[in-house]
Amino acid sequence: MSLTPFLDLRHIEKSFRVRGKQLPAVRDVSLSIREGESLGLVGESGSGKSTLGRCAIGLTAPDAGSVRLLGEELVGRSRRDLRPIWRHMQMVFQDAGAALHPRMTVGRNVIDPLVARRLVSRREGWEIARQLLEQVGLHADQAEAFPFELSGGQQQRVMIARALAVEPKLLICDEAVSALDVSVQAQMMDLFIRLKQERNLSYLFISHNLPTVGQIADRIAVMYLGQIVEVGTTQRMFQNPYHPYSKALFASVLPIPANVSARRELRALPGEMPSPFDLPRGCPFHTRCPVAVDRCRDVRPQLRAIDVDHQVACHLA
Ligand SMILES: Nc1ncnc2c1ncn2[C@@H]1O[C@H](COP(=O)(O)OP(=O)(O)OP(=O)(O)O)[C@@H](O)[C@H]1O
Repeated sequence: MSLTPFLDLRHIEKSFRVRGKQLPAVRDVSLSIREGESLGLVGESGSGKSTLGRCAIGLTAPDAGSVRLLGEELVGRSRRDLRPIWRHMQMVFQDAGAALHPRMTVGRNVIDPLVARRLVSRREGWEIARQLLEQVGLHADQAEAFPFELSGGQQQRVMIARALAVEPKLLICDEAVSALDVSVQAQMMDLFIRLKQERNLSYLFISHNLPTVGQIADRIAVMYLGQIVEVGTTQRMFQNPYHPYSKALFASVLPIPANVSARRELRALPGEMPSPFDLPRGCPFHTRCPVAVDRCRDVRPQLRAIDVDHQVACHLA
C-alpha cells in the first residue's frame, strides 16, 4: 500500500442555511485516504458524514477548505470540469432504486456513463455491462431486465456495477448496504472486500453500523457534531479507542461480558447530542463527557497524533 494520499481533504467547512439560521454540518475536517486504503467514517445520525462524503466527490461545494485527488484541487471546479475526476472516484448511495433510470434496461443503466461520454460504442458497452453484472454477482442476461424487475439487493449491485464501469480507484459508499436485509448485506460486504483485493480499490465507507465498517476499513474516523474526534486503525478503534465519545460508541458493539464497565459508561453518558444550531463552545463533546475539565468548556481541541496512525481531538490525550 502506497503512503501517498490518494484523496486529501484539508480544513473542510460546510454549513447549510435552514429556516434563516446557519447549520454547521462539517467543521474544519481534515482526512486523507491512501491508495488501496479503506477509511471507515462513523458517527451518529446528523454528525455530518454524508455531507463530508458529498464534499469529497464534489456533489456539495464546501464553504472552505481543499479537496485534492492525487494532488489536483477539486474545490471550485464546475461539474463539467469535475467529470474527468469522476473516472477516478465514484459514489454509491443507500437508495439505489431511485438512482437507476426506470425506463432504461439494467445494461443501459450500467454503461450509460461510458456511452454518454463516448468512451465506448454501444456495442462494446453492452459487452462490458454483461461482464460487470457477472462481477457483482448477477447474471449477464439480467442486462436485458428493467430495474423494477430486480430486488433491492440486485438494484444495489447494478449501482455498484455502474460505479465500477468507469474503473474508479476510490468508491465512496454512503450507507450503501444499510437498507438491505442482513443476508444480502453480508453478500454485498463480501463483494466490496473482493473488489478491494482484486482491484486495489480504496473506499471511503460511511456507515453508522460499526461491525459493517469494521469488516472493510483499515482505519476508522469518528465524527461528532461535524468534527472528526478520533482516527485510528480499525483494530485500535475496536480494542482501545481513546476519545470518550469513541469509547462509548465502540463499547456499544462489544460483547457484554468482556465489556461490562464500558457499557456502563455508555449508559452513563448524560444528555442528548446538542443542537447543531447552538453548538457548545470548546470541545463539542464536553456537555456529555464524563471526564471533561474546565479547558474542554472553553477551547476546541485540535486533532493531533498521539501514536502512529492514531489521532485524537481531546485535551486529555
Ligand atoms: N441539503 C441540506 N440542507 C440543510 N441541512 C442539511 C442538508 N444536508 C444535511 N443537512 C444537515 O446537516 C447535518 C449533517 O447531515 P448529514 O446527512 O451529513 O449527517 P450524517 O451523519 O450523514 O447523518 P445520517 O447518518 O442520518 O445520514 C444534519 O443536521 C442535517 O440535517
